[in-house]
Amino acid sequence: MTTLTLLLILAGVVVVLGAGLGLVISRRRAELPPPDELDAITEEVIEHPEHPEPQLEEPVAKPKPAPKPKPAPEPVPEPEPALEPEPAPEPAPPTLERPEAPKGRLVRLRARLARSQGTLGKGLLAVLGRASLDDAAWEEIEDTLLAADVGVGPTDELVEQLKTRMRVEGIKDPNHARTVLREELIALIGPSNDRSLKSTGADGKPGVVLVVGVNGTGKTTTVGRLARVLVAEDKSVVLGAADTFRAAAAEQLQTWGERVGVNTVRGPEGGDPASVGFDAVQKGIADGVDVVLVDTAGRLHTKAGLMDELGKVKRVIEKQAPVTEVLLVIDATTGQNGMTQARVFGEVVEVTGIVLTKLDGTAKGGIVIAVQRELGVPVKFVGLGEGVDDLAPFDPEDFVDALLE
Ligand SMILES: Nc1nc2c(ncn2[C@@H]2O[C@H](COP(=O)(O)OP(=O)(O)OP(=O)(O)O)[C@@H](O)[C@H]2O)c(=O)[nH]1
Repeated sequence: MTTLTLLLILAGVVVVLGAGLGLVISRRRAELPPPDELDAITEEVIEHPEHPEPQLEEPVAKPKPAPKPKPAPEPVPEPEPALEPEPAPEPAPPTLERPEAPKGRLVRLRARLARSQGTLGKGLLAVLGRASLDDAAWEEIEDTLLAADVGVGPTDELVEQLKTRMRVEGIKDPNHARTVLREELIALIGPSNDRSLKSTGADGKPGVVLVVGVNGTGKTTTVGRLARVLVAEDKSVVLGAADTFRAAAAEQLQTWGERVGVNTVRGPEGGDPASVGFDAVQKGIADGVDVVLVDTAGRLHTKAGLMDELGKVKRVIEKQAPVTEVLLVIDATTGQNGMTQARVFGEVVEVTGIVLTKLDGTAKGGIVIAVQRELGVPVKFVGLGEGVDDLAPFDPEDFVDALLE
């Protein structure tokens, strides 16, 4: 190899190395910003950190798309909390009525009695006040008494008594005549009869009052009102709805009882009245009450049927406790029919007292005398209106005073 060749190779190597070095330096320069620009950027980043970071030239990896959110599962509706049923409001305890005291009721009801019986009292007084009493006058007195349903026997007795006294005592003064009439009427009604309700039991058992009579006379009403009379006297009572013929009667009785805080024993409609009576007295004994009042049905058309039923009711009740009173209810407005009923009942059951209802609706108050005479038992109560306390213990003097008012 020649020297020239060696020189040529050396020159080539130098040229290639120089070119490579220049290329590296120029590349380095192109990669950085110029120095003053570099200073400004540095300052900005330090002094104003809120500025966005300068973008690096290196390409930033593309952010992966966020994974699609899985669709949220459909929310299962929460079951509605079961609503607690609103508690039914406690029924207000019924306000119990305080019945009117029985004593003195007849005086309160006197005006009603006087209104209905005006013709009887005024008719008698008008004739007796005359200066002289001839046969025609005495006939007039007789007719007035008969028209008021006093009955033939008691009318004859009264007329005889009056005639005798007027003659013997030489009565001319109308006031004196009035006094004599008053005394004779009271005597005829019987002032000394025991008219108290026999409602006291023996041996720690309750008294038992059986109420009988034809339907419609006011039996159920009477039982309800008697309960009030007893409650007013501070006695405890149980009612027996032994009128099983009429469902409404038991309902009616229960309502009467509830008003004064008295329980009612009922049976199925059409059931055996004797068994209701039995149950009522049994409850009365269990509850330790003073009195059991038993309503019965009067819807019986034959005497035999009536006898069977009432006899059975009484017999069955008496397996528990003796019946202390049998009250017969008579509607005063039915006149002679009422008298016939009294006779039939008197034959089938031992009646011990009479309740005369609807005396406010008739001028025939003489039935008080007639019915007592017929049955030989006293009138113990009279009904003088539809009010709850319009049942009054009967008092002969108050009654006659109202008649002669
Ligand atoms: N004016 C008046 N009405 C009365 C009297 N007593 C009862 N009454 C009325 O008579 C009607 C019949 O009375 P109730 O008690 O239903 O007769 P009841 O005898 O029980 O009849 P049944 O249950 O069908 O056997 C009712 O409208 C009562 O208000 C009274 O003294 N005067």
